[in-house]
Amino acid sequence: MPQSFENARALILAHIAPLTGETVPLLDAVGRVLEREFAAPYDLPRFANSAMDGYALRAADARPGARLRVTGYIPAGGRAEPAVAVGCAVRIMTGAPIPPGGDTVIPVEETDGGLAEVVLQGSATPGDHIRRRGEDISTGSLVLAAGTLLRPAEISLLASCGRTRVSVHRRPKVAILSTGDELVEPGTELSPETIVDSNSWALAAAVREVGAEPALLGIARDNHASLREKLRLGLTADALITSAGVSAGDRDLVREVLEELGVRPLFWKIDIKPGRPTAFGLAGKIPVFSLPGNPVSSLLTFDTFVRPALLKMLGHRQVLRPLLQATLQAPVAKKAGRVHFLRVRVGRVNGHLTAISAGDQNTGILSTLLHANGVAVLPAERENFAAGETVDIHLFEPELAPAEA
Ligand SMILES: Nc1nc2c(c(=O)[nH]1)N[C@H]1C(S)=C(S)[C@@H](COP(=O)(O)OP(=O)(O)OC[C@H]3O[C@@H](n4cnc5c(N)ncnc54)[C@H](O)[C@@H]3O)O[C@H]1N2
Ligand code: MOO
Repeated sequence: MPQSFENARALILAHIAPLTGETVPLLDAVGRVLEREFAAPYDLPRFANSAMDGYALRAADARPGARLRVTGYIPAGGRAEPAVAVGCAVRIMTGAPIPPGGDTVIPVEETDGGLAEVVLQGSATPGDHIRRRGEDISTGSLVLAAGTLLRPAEISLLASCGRTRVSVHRRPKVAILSTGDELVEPGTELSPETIVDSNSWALAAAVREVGAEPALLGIARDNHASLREKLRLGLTADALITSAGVSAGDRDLVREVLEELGVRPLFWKIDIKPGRPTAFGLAGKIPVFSLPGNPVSSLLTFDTFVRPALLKMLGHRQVLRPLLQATLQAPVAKKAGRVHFLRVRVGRVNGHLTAISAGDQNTGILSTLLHANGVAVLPAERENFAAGETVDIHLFEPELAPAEA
């Protein structure tokens, strides 16, 4: 029984858990996911300091035209002295500690800039241009939850808190195996009947893009011995992806050998197009994804089923691509029965997303994928979609949002 698209994805995700943590140098943590919540070890700022280059003084002394004696100078990194006496001011730089007695800072451009004496242009309120101790983050507050994606801002915070290493979810090592007697490595001499193995490279690139570590196993031939040898090795990784050899062809042995090696099959067909012959199984906790051989199908099924699983292993909480709505620019027809993933070109008109087929939707046509920046997800039971209709889409690179057409 083929699985529905939704069931298949839910079933996969239900069997995937985030990997355990490892401690890595701070810079290597960018793009990774924090394993344990992080509490601030001290206040930030750690001490009250000036937000401006200017003069620290008592707000009570600040009046337009007031002339104050300048009794000292505190650069950033300098000590908080001398104290500010009544009727006096201390020159202070941005980031320098506020000296005792000072309760406000007047920026230099609101004064005559004097070195021995300073004349003020205006008045001031206590606290002006002072960054209070702990105003940003206070000691012990839970600033980063477990599962936080570490971006430069989080790295900044961790560095401010003195961390040089951080515990993040381990990256899954993902074994990738292409299968087929017709396949040869790229760069080798070609005979008329051979097909260059592109799936290994495409899938490895997709694995790496997600942030996991691809391990290429090469090509297994369509026989038990070759598959057994390569698949056994693949099952030592954190996840295994195979391509081809899972449809109805009489040499589609992948499933058979996987079962022989102890992989428990959960399903082997999904009601989607492309990608119907997609299988999923488990070797203990190791997920095994058997993707269709057609290069377009293997990439689209990776994106739909494997990518979310790997993101979950990496500790991400948001693992599915956001579902957006776009207006079809031309009619589309499909047969009822399966969810179709239509490779589309998504654009933007007056702020609204539009989608149009990116070309020939035959699964043999990779160039359509080259022109696509998203897929439209067309529901199983529907057949005809009119121009102007709204459809669900996923964008491949949301950050490269389509420009206004
Ligand atoms: N009787 C049936 N025939 C087919 C069915 C079916 O349900 N019943 N499904 C079709 C669909 S849809 C697809 S997709 C393919 C998937 O079959 P397999 O996953 O078993 O893959 P193969 O038949 O071995 O290969 C399909 C196609 O892709 C090329 N290929 C395979 N591996 C690679 C690779 N690593 N790099 C580049 N290209 C690769 C292969 O040479 C074939 O041209 O089955 C249909 N048939
Ligand atoms: O399911 Mo196949 O993957 O349509 O090309």
